[in-house]
Amino acid sequence: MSTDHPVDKPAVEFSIHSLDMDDHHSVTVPSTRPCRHARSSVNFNTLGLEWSNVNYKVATEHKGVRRRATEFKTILHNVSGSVIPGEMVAIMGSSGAGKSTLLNALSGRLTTGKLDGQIQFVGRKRDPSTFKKQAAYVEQDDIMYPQLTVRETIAYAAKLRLPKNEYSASDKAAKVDRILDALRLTGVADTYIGDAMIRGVSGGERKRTAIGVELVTDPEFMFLDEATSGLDSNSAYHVCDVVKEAGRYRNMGVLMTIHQPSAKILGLFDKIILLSKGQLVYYGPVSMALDYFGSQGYHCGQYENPADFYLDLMTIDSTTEESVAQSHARVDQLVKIFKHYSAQHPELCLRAPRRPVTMAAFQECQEAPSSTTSSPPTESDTDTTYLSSPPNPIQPAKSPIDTEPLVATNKPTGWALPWIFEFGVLLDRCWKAQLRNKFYIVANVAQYTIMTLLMGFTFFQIDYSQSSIQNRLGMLFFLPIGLIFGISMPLLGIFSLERNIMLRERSAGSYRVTAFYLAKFLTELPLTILTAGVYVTGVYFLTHLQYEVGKFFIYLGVQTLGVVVAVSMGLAIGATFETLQVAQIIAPLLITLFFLYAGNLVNTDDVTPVLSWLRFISPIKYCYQALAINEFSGLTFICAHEDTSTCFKTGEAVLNNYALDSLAIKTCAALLVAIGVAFHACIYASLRWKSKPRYLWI
Ligand SMILES: Nc1ncnc2c1ncn2[C@@H]1O[C@H](COP(=O)(O)OP(=O)(O)OP(=O)(O)O)[C@@H](O)[C@H]1O
Repeated sequence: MSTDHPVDKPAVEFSIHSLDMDDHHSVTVPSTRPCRHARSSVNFNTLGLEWSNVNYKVATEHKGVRRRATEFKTILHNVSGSVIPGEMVAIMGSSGAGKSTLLNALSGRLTTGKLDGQIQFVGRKRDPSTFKKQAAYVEQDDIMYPQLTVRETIAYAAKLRLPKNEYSASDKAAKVDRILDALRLTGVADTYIGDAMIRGVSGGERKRTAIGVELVTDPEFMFLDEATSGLDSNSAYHVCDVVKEAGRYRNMGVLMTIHQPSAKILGLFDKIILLSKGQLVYYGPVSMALDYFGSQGYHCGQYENPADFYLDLMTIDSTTEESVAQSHARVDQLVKIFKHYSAQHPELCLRAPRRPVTMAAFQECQEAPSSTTSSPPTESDTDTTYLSSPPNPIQPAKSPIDTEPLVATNKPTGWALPWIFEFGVLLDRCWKAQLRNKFYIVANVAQYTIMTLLMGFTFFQIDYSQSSIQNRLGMLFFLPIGLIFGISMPLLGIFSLERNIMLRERSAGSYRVTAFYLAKFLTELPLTILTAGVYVTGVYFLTHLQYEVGKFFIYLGVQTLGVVVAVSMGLAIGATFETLQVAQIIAPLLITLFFLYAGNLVNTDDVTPVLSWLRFISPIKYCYQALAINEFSGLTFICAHEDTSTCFKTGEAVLNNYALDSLAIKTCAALLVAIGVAFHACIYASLRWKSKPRYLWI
């Protein structure tokens, strides 16, 4: 444990947590040493997550009559709260209330805007390098490999994220079994995750798998964004129930945003945060919320779901101008009342003992079983009446998931595995997913079979007449274009999913970018080289290019380089552009530029210098030129008439006439390699930049 941990030092001040900086009450405790947080208005004395006066603003542009004006929109206003270990807290509110924004602010996922206030975890400011390992985040979209089973999905997470020197393969497998058991997934452990093409697990099972993936690292805290959206009420209940159980057994704090939970689900939460227009309407124990609103004159109907009641209170009714004004007034009133109420009842927001945490207390926490850290306070612990009823009954540590006590650990910031092991696991996972992607394989084989037949019979057995020159050139020009289109376009769709999986996994610090993209690149190559190889070989023999062993292998070598560049280009576009739609617009545009400047359609010497440089970066040009030199050199053509000045007698004459002999085959190959390397640099830079955004951190 770090010696500069704030809780190591005797606190000089502690204060009752309230909603406004001004509203706190502090009690001074004698101390010989200053505390780092002595000046803080908030006493961050729990081992959970606490936040105080969190404000978040974004700049918005308004088009005025003459010019644009930048305004700041406040999305979160002075939001405070806490989640202690073992507690499950819901953030509720109508659409646009700021639920996701609050979750993202607390989990450290906001990238734009201005965030201020205080956020602390286990009693100190969150450390960006350790927090992502301490706190898991389950996203709303469960992006996982559809071709992997539930067990494999969690097992790969365990292989990638659990340190090799601490867990043997059998430890990891046992842990996966325990997680499957705890999340009630054992029955579907060997079912595929699935997607529109593959029948897979249900929505609830999928969500529980996503939670299982995050549980492998024994997080100290879990954020869940809209964990129940799209699920029927029974599945939604199961998801919340297993999370609650996992949180309680593991002593892990849980904070989730949720839309309209059923009364049964609402009852699972310890506390709720009700937000409207980014402001607190209520924050405190679920069990007190109805009484609180009742005491303010808002009564929930006997048969009404309390969650619906709260949402109705907080929602702006946009039916008529009058209803809008009325609901705004009601929300403003509710916000005001709660602000006042919470200032008078600061204990509403508290669950942890309000005593200064000293080194001794902290050590006591660490040494005690997990239940100690979050057991409800006794009268002697606190001078406030606990409004939470019943108190959170933390179970003794007989966790089906894990039995390690959870206290202020400092998870290592380094990688769990050495690079080569990471690469091995990722290669294995990519390879498995690809081999099971039957539709992709069948579509690939079908594509190249059709192209082989089409090209082979369009240019079938080309002879040596003068007209064959155009056919040869046309065929050799089309081969690299067909390959680049046929390879890079389908890759965009596949890579878009995998890139998102990588972004999720990288945000939890699972592995390095290089290990991921090299594994992906090397997985794509064998199938692509094999199918494209069969295609170009078929075309070679059907069209009767020069039957010479050396020339055949040069032809294959150049085409293979073309395939590698096409795969790299597909990955580079997929990595660079945020959405699949944009990538699918950019890719054909780039390919069109490449073939326009490949030297067959346009005399690039006549093109404006502003654009003519494009010929130097066209991989199609170098492929085409190398193939043309290989094929035409040594060929002789038949002149049908006596006047030989208007016909080409040799292949060299053709190459010279079309300026295809400006570079040697070796040079073309080297330039293709250089373009491939440039695409890889682009993949690396894009993935790295995207997976390491600059988060707002307070
Ligand atoms: N970066 C941003 N720029 C401009 N407006 C933003 C930004 N982020 C959030 N908002 C606005 O802030 C408000 C709250 O957004 P948020 O996504 O947190 O709402 P929410 O309660 O999660 O809604 P939903 O349940 O519909 O997802 C919305 O009106 C949203 O448009």
